[in-house]
Amino acid sequence: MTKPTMIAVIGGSGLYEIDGLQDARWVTVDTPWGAPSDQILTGELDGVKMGFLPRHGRGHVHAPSDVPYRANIDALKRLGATDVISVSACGSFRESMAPGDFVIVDQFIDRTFARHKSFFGSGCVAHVSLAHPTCPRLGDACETAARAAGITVHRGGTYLAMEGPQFSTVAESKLYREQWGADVIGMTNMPEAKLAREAELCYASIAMVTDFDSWHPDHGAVDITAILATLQGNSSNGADLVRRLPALLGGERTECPHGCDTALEYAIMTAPEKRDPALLTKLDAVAGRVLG
Ligand SMILES: CSC[C@H]1O[C@H](OP(=O)(O)O)[C@H](O)[C@@H]1O
Ligand SMILES: Nc1ncnc2[nH]cnc12
Repeated sequence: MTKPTMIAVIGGSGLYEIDGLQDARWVTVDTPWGAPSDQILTGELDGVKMGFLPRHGRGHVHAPSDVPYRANIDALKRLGATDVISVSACGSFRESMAPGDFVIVDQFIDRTFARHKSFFGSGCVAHVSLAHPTCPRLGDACETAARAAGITVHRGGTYLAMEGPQFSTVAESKLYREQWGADVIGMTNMPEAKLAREAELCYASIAMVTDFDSWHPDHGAVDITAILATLQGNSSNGADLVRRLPALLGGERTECPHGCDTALEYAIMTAPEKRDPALLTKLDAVAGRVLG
C-alpha cells in the first residue's frame, strides 16, 4: 500500500525559509503541546508535498532549550508529514570534517537535560526503540542530493547534543571527542530525533559544520562571528540539497523498510483501561494509528 510523501524540513540556525515551493503559504498549526516554533511553510516541489519549519522561528527567537520540540513534531505529523529532514549547524570533533562539510548523522549522544523528551508519560507509557535513530532510506537520499550539489559530505557520524546555550569548555570538548567518540556537536537534534521516532516519522539529520568546537589546538575558542560567516554558505548549500530531495524520494511512498513508521506497534505498555483520557486526546496526531 502506498501513501503520498510529504517531506518536512526543519531548518536550523541560518536556514529560516526555502524558495521555489509552488503554492507556497505559511500556515498556522495549533497542537495540544502548544505552539510550534513558527508557522509552517507548505507547498509543492517537483509534484511532492513539502513543509518547512524554522526551528528557532523566523528572526531566531527560540533558544535551543526553549524550542517547542513536541509541538514542532506534532504539527508536522498533523499536517501529514511522512519524512523529516533536520538541517542543523554543528561544531566538529574531527580534522576530516571541516567547516563547510556536511555530515549525515546516524547516531546521537543525548546530553540535554532541560527539555521535554517524550509525548508519553504517566497515563500512557510507551518505550520505542532508538538503537538506530535515523532512517537509512532518507540518509541515502540526502547523500545523493549532497553529492549532486557538489557538497563535501560524510555519511555517518555521531552527534553529541548539548544543552547550551554556551559552547563547550576545552575539557568537555576533549572528553566528547577522545573518550566518547562523538564526531559533531550541536544543541538541538535531541530530543527532536526521539520525538520523531515516537511520532512514527522517518528522520534524517544533516549537520553542517561551522567550526572545530574548542578542542582544536589551531582554532582556539568557538567564535560566533566565524560561525556566522560559514553559516551563510552552508545554508545556501543546505537549501540546494533540500530542493533535490523531492525528485529522489518521489510523490508516493511505501511503508518504511526500516520500521520508522511502525515504531509504536508494540511500544505502549499501559493497559487500555488504565490509560488517561486527557493524555490520549493529546496523542491524537502522534499515536492515532495505534490508539485508534
Ligand atoms: C549558530 S551557533 C549555535 C546554534 O546553532 C545550532 O542550531 P541548529 O541546531 O538549530 O542549527 C546549535 O544547535 C545552536 O543552537
Ligand atoms: N561548536 C558548537 N557547539 C554547539 N553547537 C554548535 N553549533 C555550531 N557550532 C557549535
